Amino acid sequence: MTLWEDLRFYHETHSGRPILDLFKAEGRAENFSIAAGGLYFDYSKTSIDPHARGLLIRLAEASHLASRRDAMFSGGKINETENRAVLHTALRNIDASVMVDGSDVMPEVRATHARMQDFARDIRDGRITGQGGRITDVVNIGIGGSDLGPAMAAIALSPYADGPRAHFVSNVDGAHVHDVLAGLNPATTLIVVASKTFTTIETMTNAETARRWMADKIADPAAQFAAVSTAADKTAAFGIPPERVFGFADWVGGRYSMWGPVGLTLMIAIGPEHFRAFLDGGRAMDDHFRDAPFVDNMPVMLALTGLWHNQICGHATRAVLPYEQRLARLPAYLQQLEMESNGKRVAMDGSDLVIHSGPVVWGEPGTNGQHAFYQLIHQGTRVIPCEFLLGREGHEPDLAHQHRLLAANCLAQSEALLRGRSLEEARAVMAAKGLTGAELDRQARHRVFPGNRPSTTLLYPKLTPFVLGQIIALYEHRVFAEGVILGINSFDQWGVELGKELALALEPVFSGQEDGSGKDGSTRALVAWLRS
Ligand SMILES: O=P(O)(O)OC[C@H]1O[C@H](O)[C@H](O)[C@@H](O)[C@@H]1O
Repeated sequence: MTLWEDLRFYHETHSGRPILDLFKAEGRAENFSIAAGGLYFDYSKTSIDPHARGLLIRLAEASHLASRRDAMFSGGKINETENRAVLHTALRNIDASVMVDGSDVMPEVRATHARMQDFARDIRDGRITGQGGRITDVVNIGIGGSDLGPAMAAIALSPYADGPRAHFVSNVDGAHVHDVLAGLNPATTLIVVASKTFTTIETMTNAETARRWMADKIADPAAQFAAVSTAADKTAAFGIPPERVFGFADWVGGRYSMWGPVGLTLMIAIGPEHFRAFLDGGRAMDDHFRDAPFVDNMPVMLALTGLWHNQICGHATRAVLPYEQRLARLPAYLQQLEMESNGKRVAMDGSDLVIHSGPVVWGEPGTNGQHAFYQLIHQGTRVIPCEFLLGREGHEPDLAHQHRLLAANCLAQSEALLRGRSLEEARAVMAAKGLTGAELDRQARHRVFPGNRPSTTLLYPKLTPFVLGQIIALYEHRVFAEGVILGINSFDQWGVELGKELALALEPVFSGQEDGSGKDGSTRALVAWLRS
């Protein structure tokens, strides 16, 4: 039997055992949690027991996770379908040296980082101004990996944002760029065009729109543009002078890129020192991922918990539920990080995957979700493993009573999922309300919670830049570890290409230049309706 089969067999033969029973073993909470770097990850409210964990760790070992991890950190070309190294970790370890193709790539990383810092300080201190005075607003135009990370972090770290206001435009829907620019003064706005390739249609279209918006009001719009890209030739062709172009190498994947120049808008908003603290947090998690034995290794155990729930127990989705309003965009960020990385149907060697790929990731901040979709999580027929996140304190000391309520809600949800409420308990509740007979039975059944629903909880001290860095690097490495164990390449994204190609081919059909005769009947009818 393979380890996958061992795990499935073990799960099937033990799935009748309530998770709550596992707490009869002494030290369950301590033994099925990890404290590291000031974070606390609890996975004791899952059905993973010592035997299952042993099998999962053997699975990780058998996948050569340790050597793949070391290859990633040292610049090995582990992105085999694109023949690239995977070195976003180098962006947060800027004092080190890392060799790719025989040369140290870090002097250039350090030089670009220093230029970013200088530029951010010059903007923040008013040494670089707009044509109408000090820069008040920065608009990042990018999409996917050139948007989600910094956009998520700009909200997460808003208590530290003491520079120009940060805005983000991503959607090709003109409503997005229109609505963001509508409130801004072109003479005091800096536009940062962020695109790894500098070819992405959404970004280039929005950048042109922003340039026209500026050209209407100021003499030299190009002077208020900066660019973040790997394609210096294309940024030059767009008219952005080289001193305001911040480059990076192709070994930084788009969805892993917020630590480098893609973080420029964030750096301008929170300042280089806070941005550096964010990098330091990511690096601290790198060190932990590299050094800790698997059983004490937060990213590895988070990955194994995910694999247990999805590939072994068959739960196809997982909910990410931050009890932190400022992490409102974390689920969207993780959707790209996890689903673009591990949503693959073939293994690294091109063979069909024999197990399911990564899960559907979704979520909303607590407590909002409680009043929306938690009904299904508690009483729906499908089990949805939940990942709760919660800080010990918020940034509003005078509202500490609200934070206590927030924390109580978070812990109450995982407790409710674990315990549930039995029919007898529900009957007692209804009886106390005076119900009897058949009506009591009927009403009680609606108030039963099956419980035995798994969740994990990640606790952190406070959502500082350092802690956000730890959390994001934790998830990055979790995705990496899951991908290695599944045998897939987490660093390409061929699955986004077909839709892009077809969109380009459809555009002339919309504008009437082509008749769309090669299209299927549905697509032709939809185009005809929209054009009518
Ligand atoms: O940064 P860019 O080259 O503009 O790419 C932006 C995004 O678009 C692509 O289609 C990919 O799916 C993403 O991984 C990428 O982050």
